[in-house]
Amino acid sequence: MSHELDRLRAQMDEVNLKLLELLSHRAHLAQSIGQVKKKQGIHRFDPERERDMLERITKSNPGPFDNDTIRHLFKQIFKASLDLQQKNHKKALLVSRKQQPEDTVVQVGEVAVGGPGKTVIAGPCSVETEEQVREVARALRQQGVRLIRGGAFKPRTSPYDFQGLGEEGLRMLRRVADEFGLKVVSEIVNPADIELAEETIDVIQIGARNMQNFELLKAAGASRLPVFLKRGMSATVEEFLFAAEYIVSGGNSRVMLCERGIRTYEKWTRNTLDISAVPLLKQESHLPVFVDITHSTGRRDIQLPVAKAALAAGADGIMMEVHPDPAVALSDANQQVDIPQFEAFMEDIRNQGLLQPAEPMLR
Ligand SMILES: O=C(O)C(=O)C[C@]1(C(=O)O)C=C[C@@H](O)C=C1
Repeated sequence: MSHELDRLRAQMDEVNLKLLELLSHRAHLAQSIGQVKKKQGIHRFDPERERDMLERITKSNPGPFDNDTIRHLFKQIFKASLDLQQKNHKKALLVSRKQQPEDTVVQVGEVAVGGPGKTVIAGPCSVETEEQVREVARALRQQGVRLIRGGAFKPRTSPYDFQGLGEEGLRMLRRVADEFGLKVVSEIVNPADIELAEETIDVIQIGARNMQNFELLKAAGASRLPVFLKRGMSATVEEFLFAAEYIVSGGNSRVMLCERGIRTYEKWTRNTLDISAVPLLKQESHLPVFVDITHSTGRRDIQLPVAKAALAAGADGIMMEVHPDPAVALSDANQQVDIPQFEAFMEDIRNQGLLQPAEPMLR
């Protein structure tokens, strides 16, 4: 009995190998067909051809599988062939490491973002007054942070919330940043404002809500300024990289990516920091990667361990919000840290050796 089973299984093994050989032969044919189709500009998916083949196959079906089963099996083969054709023609994205194995380093003034050091970008959620920005700028400078952030155009969830100072806010940021030798990162929401950005700031931020604003991405791609692109709150890592590809394929390769938390059912944090996105983005792409420790958490008490996790996971830097008096802030009052908290935070991560001195302490 067992001898009989062994004999049948041995035959089955042989058939498997023959089938495999035939499947591989078929796959090579599908690849060649795919190449011909590409040259002729024909669609890869051809339902009529698939229907013809299924008809011919089922007509010759000797059994014992019924026609439905045979149809199902062959449809799987057609699908796999189609996937193979597509895979062959999918060109590596410009943002991909396959295209460029070495890290992109984005030079912003004296800061080499994505270089050997880690970069901190900090500043108020919204630009409110010149004095507010000045107080933060002074603290940043003292802590050796060279990039100040501040929102002048604020895409708010509610139309009744503070919408930002607009152009006046950008000019305010510029004046204060120049006073302290800082570079400015600020969000632009309208493609028509890119020119204004080039006149007033150093890095264009594209916020989470605009990650798939393709006209804005294209306009940023045509700009000479570096772009700080935040991941949309419901965007997959792949969609995030495609958004970056819009900018890079437009001719602007100075793009920085920022993971800022995604929407989940969790309520104890404002968003859920997708920490795995950090090594994934570093692996898949050559662009610098940041983590926004403020928006991903929405709370002050866990920003330090979250920053440590981000840097340990390979992030090139962190972004955080700092306000001289968060309680009266016009936006995000609950999550911004005040200046003493910011100083304590900086001291902590510096003491742990997490901030290599890319940015010298300048007091
Ligand atoms: O014959 C083609 O045009 C192919 O591309 C090959 C093939 C197949 O696997 O047989 C693959 C996909 C098409 O939808 C139809 C058929």
